[in-house]
Amino acid sequence: MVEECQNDAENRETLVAVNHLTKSFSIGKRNVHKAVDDVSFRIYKGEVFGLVGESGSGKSTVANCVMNLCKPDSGEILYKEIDTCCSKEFRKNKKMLQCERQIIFQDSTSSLNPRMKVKDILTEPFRIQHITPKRGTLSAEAAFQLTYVGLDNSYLEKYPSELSGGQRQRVAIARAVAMEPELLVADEPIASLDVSIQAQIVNLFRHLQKEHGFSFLFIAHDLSMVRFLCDRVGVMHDGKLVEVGNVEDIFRHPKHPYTKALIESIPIPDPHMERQRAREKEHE
Ligand SMILES: Nc1ncnc2c1ncn2[C@@H]1O[C@H](COP(=O)(O)OP(=O)(O)OP(=O)(O)O)[C@@H](O)[C@H]1O
Repeated sequence: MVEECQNDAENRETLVAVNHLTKSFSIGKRNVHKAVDDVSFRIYKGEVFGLVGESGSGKSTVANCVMNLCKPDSGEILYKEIDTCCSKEFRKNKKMLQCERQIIFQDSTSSLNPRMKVKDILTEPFRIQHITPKRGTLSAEAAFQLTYVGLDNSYLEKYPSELSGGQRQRVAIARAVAMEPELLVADEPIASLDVSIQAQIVNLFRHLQKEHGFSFLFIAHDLSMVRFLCDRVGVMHDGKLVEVGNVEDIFRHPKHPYTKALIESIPIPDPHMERQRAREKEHE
């Protein structure tokens, strides 16, 4: 098991602590596959934590456990020091804690209800949770949230099938961010989009995260996007977390052979993203 560097943990407030998380799935009647094997890491308040690794390495299973969509076999997940798996305190405050933690999936086609118009999709969480929208009315809230992610009000009356993949993902992001989450989890949110749209969506995430300051668990295959967006990164391989730390340290001085191979496999850097990263670093 990989331990985090003590320097990383100093003076930082932890929002999520994943401790010795293990999860197996049955394959057929006899075989069991360990999808996540003794994984531990922290997500600090206000940081962007990336989780990378090849397909099947266990990233989504970790995300699903963090969001209570999947029950761990062992280990614990603490959110604001509350055990999300089996504590009474979590059950007592479940509604509030669920609003505070939002997830965006790779495929917005299946995560958005095809029979609902965009305006209803955006306001559904307010109706379900009986939350009074900040903008006064549900329609004003929907219009605000849509503009906020870069879509004009003409999209309010449309159905998901009338939108492009990038537009659908913007709607999914708007719905999640409307809840003003303290933790946003995005499971490969750009994987199904065209390369040009991927950069736009990653820029949108970066903008929203800076403005809202939520903690962000970003799962992706594209390492250049992870380097652009994330503060720290964890590398998963075959269910294990093989390396975790500051994103620049890991990219410049990878220690684990798998991380080295992963970084060596990155195609030549996108000059646009490199320039933008350099510009943004200058302003930070
Ligand atoms: N519900 C399930 N039932 C059985 N096996 C599962 C289930 N969910 C995940 N697995 C298996 O667990 C392993 C890890 O899957 P997981 O989806 O977490 O990986 P991943 O790194 O997110 O992959 P990808 O990048 O392709 O989404 C895989 O071998 C997968 O087949």
